[in-house]
Amino acid sequence: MRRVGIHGTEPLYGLEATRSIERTASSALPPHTLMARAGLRVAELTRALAPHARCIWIACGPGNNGGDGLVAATHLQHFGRSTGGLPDIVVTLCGDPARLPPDAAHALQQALATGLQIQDAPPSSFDFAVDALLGIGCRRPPEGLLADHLRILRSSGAPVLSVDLPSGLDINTGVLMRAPGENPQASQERHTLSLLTLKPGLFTANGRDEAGQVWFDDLGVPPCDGVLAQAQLICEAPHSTAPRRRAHATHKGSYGEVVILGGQDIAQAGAGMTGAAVLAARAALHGGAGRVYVALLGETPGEPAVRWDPECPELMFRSVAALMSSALMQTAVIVCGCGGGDVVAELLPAVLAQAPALVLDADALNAIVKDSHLQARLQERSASGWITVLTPHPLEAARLLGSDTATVMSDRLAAAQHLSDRFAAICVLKGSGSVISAPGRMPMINASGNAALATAGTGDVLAGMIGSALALPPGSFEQTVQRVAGAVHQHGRLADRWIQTAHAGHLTASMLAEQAL
Ligand SMILES: NC(=O)C1=CN([C@@H]2O[C@H](COP(=O)(O)OP(=O)(O)OC[C@H]3O[C@@H](n4cnc5c(N)ncnc54)[C@H](O)[C@@H]3O)[C@@H](O)[C@H]2O)[C@@H](O)CC1
Ligand SMILES: [K+]
Repeated sequence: MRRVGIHGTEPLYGLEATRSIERTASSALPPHTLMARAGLRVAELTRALAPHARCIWIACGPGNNGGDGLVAATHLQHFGRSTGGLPDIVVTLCGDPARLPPDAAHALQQALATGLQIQDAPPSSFDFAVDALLGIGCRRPPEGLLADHLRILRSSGAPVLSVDLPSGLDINTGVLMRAPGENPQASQERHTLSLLTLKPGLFTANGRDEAGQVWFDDLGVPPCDGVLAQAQLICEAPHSTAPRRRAHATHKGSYGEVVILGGQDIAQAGAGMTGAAVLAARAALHGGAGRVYVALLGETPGEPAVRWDPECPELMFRSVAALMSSALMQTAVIVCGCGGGDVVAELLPAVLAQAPALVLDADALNAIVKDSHLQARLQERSASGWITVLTPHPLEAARLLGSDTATVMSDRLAAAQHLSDRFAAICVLKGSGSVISAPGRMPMINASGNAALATAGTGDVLAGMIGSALALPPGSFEQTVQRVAGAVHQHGRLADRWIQTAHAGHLTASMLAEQAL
């Protein structure tokens, strides 16, 4: 058993793949072996997480997830007996004992044979709970008595260990099917022990909040040949993208150029977005790009309102006209959007036609939505081997797909992949568990980051960081995808580091940008 989210990458298996692995493993082992192993692991982790608990509630459901809970309860009771009767183990079972599936029925039989009693109701108070109500077999919102138990469990404030999946969480999408009237405690300590496989739903959409700290045990079953993972979890920046010690004999030209095109001036409709471009530029600079330029949109020609950034004088400001006619359009990574407003739409045809490496964010994405010629251009760029990275949040993704935010959020992996396929681009679908996808490749889910990033400008910082990652000498398309994933991971990692070390106050996008490398 191990804690997940620290090292390397992890394959994530959806429902069909997990069921297939389970079938293959079960048929090669004596009956009930997997459940016996699963229940023992749950008991061991419960003891490790709650060594001083006085009362542990084990809430079991009507399927094999409940069976895991029953095996765990049997062990915990046994441990308790050998240490003088504590903790008190209270077991409930939602579901008809006569209709349990064979593994769970066997677990119940064994539990009863050791003297374990099934209680009619949850304990009036408990200091740790095991959620063994529903696992991968949940396909509809919890209902009936099971929903009542889930409500009690999630509103109690006591730490919870979910067996395999938090009950009601969709294994593939991470969407939580909530019990009616459920009022979860956001501050509740949560753990999930994922069994046999790690599942995509644990790491995106509602998954991160519901699962809490994820643990994994493969139940002694080695990875199955021929069973395809649905996605990959990035717990560490890919090796090829980690910041490396720079060779001595290098110069600023060795680390590439980034141009930020955005930051609408306040003269345009009275709405100034200059800060967005400056944040992206600072992030690109701190992210390691050799030279960073900023071209602000909507300024009066010949009279740039912003000539330099006193906080970051390394940034070089250019007028849009000078930039568009310069060689930078071909040599630099162009990061376009970032507070670009409506003006950006006028420039996009030229940008798409000239820039071999392009990151499109925010207003640039909205402009693409409105123009089918620009959409066709994206396909042509890919055919020429040019790189386009789209960095939508769910609403922008919905606009690009002609759907709505709820549909995007109902399957974030599919939405990102759909965007990549449709626009022949690398896509970073932002949000809890950002998804990185590319045409014809397995999508990735980023494991780093936290809610400190939920503040204005952090998306601009990400766009700048992706820009600097792409500014390094070009590699294969696969390396490019890895670099984008590395930048996304690093962006989240900075926020993780910040909450571990900061004493007070909120993380701002400027603080994030300054630490970008
Ligand atoms: N069979 C095996 O070999 C193993 C199974 N394992 C465990 O078994 C789980 C999967 O077991 P199952 O396939 O039985 O599925 P679950 O135990 O997740 O749930 C299926 C049962 O819940 C009921 N149900 C589904 N949705 C409901 C809802 N919304 N409200 C109320 N009842 C609902 C179904 O009618 C069915 O009775 C895994 O998540 C894992 O915990 C592990 O022990 C590993 C080995
Ligand atoms: K569960």
